[in-house]
Order: sequence, then structure tokens, then C-alpha cells
Amino acid sequence: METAYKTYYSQGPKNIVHHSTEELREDFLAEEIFTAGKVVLNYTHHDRQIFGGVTPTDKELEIVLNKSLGVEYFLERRELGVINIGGPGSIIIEGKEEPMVKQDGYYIGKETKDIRFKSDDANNPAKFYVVSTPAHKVYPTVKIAIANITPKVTGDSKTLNKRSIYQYIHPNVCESCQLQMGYTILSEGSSWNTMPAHTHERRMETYLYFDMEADTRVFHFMGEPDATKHLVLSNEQAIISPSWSIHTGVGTSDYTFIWAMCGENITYEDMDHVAMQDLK
Ligand SMILES: O=C[C@H](O)[C@@H](O)CC(=O)C(=O)O
Ligand SMILES: [Zn+2]
Repeated sequence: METAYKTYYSQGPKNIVHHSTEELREDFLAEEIFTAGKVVLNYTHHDRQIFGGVTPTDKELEIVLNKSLGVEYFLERRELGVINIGGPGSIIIEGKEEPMVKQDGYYIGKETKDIRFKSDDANNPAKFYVVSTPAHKVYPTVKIAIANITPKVTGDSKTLNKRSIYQYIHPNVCESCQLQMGYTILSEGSSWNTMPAHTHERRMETYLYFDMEADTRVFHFMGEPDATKHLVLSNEQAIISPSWSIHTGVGTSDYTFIWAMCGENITYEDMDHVAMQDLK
């Protein structure tokens, strides 16, 4: 059965000048990513990134997108990144099963036909965050464990932004056509991600915020640097950041996030840094 998705059309900075809070949420926020026993997908026309959650319980799940993408099978012309943020599970790729504990990831190359997602315990399901981008070359499928990544430690506790950036899908770890994906963990007492802020006109990005208590909120900021707006996010919600927008957030307590980018290049450092005096 074809997997449904929610479509988000592209938005330019002029569109959002008069957006109400509700309209901002409708155009940029994915409110529920992990639904027990289901595949939940979102399709943004910003660089045609697909992002969502696969939460298997008592049976295996797969992503079926043939008719809606106009292809024979999901990854005919796409690549896929996966990171498990839930209980232990496994991924079965072309019949070969690999265990996936929390923080295990995968790069799955174009032309992979059969991918199934499974949880060890239906009461503590795996939560596979998945991001797919258009791809035109086959690169090898690689399992990625957080323990094998040397994080980039950045920020400072004085400015409340000390954090470790784990680059999962990055040229240091594996090849990809355009997908870049990683996991950022804030140090205790730090609450700002991606501050100082940046844009990257050449790439869009999506963020998934998670590992939050029920009452914790992240104030996520978006918009052109001199016209920022915010949305309030709770646990396991995701947000689209167009290439022209900053993307930064501050939490009321602990949180973690996964970022995923695609566009013209895979040069992680290719950012347009915003000076503090230019933020409005
Ligand atoms: O373009 C790069 C992305 O925004 C993230 O990698 C930023 C991030 O993890 C952070 O600064 O906390
Ligand atoms: Zn960024």
C-alpha cells in the first residue's frame, strides 16, 4: 500500500511577512513524526526533501512511494538517511538484518529496493527518523554508529551554546549525492543550538527536536536574519528551514536534535554567518 505524506510547498521570505502563528506552523512545522505502528512522511518542495518517522510495533514496516514519486520503487532515484532515536530494533536491507539501537544510523544508497524496519519490543518501539533526497549516483550503503564519529565540539558554556555535533552523513564518514545528516547534543547547562546563527543559500535544512520532557519547549527561530519569527516546539516535532532562513533554537530544558540538509553542495562549512548586530 502506498505510503501517504503531507506536502509542504516552497515558501519565500515575502510569503511569511504577515503570517500568523497558525500559518507559520501550517507551512513549516511537522507536529507528529512518530506514530506507533505507522510510517509518517512529509514532502517539502524545498529541494524535494522527504522527512519523517517509521515506528514499527508488532510488524515490520516499509516505505512505499511509487505512484506519488512516479517511479517503480522508493529509492529508484533517491538516497536515504536513517537514525534510530527510540528503543532497539533492526533494519532489513535486501534481506540482510542489522540491529539498530538508539543513535545508530544508516546511509542507504540509491537503487536499494527492499528496506524493512522492525522493533525488538512493541512496547518500547524503535523510532527511525528518515530523510530522503533526490540522488543520481549509487553510493555504498553504510551503517553508522555514533561511537565511530568524532564530534565537532563548539560553543561555550558562558554563551549557553556548548554542544557536540556528530556528522553522520558527511564526507568524513560516507559518501552521498547531496544528503548531509547529523545529531547535535548540547552540554548540560547549554540551551542554544546554532547560535551564532547562519543561513546557507545553497542548501535547505530540516530539524527534528527530541529527547525532551513532556513540558519542555524549544523556541525555534526562523526567517531572514533581520526579520526573525519563532515557533514553539514540543518533543519529537520537526521543522523545515528554507535556504534563506536562519535556524536556531533555545530550550526550556534538555533537548537534542537531528539536522538534515540538501542542495547544491555537501560542504558542511559552507554557511553564511550572521553577525549578532544584523539579527532583528
Ligand atoms: O548547517 C548546519 C546545521 O545548521 C547544524 O549542523 C548546526 C548545528 O548542529 C549546531 O550548530 O548546533
Ligand atoms: Zn544550517
